[in-house]
Amino acid sequence: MFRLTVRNHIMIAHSLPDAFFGPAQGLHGATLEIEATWRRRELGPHAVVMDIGAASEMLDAALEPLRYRNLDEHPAFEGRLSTTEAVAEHVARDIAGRFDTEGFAGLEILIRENPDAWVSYDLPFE
Ligand SMILES: Nc1nc2c(c(=O)[nH]1)N=C([C@H](O)[C@H](O)COP(=O)(O)OP(=O)(O)OP(=O)(O)O)CN2
Repeated sequence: MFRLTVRNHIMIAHSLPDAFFGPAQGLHGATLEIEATWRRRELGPHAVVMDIGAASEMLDAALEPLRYRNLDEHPAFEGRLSTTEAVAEHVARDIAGRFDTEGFAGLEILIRENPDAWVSYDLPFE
């Protein structure tokens, strides 16, 4: 399996209004470091998984609507908790809508909350 990963980051604000989250029920900020990984079993016609510039642009385009936003007010998270897991799924599905998934095995979004904690969401295409 071949993999290509690009990285970017965003600053967001949000609250997680459920007693499960303790102090994070209140409005707080976070800097999320986000890695997007495209997977292919076989390389494409140019012997790459994907052009690195194209991958970076797709990740940036998916993150731009979230950057510096209060996710409590973002339509993508209306009626649901904007956990890091939910953000990862949202970013994966956004990126998946930006390219032809033919020939790709999957796309993984990994988000680091801090150096010691991260989550990921894997979107298979086959
Ligand atoms: N699985 C997840 N757990 C938590 C998330 C999340 O998105 N996914 N988010 C948060 C908070 O938003 C925040 O990032 C951290 O909150 P905090 O309570 O300060 O931190 P911890 O849970 O690490 O520590 P405690 O020991 O519970 O204070 C929280 N969890």
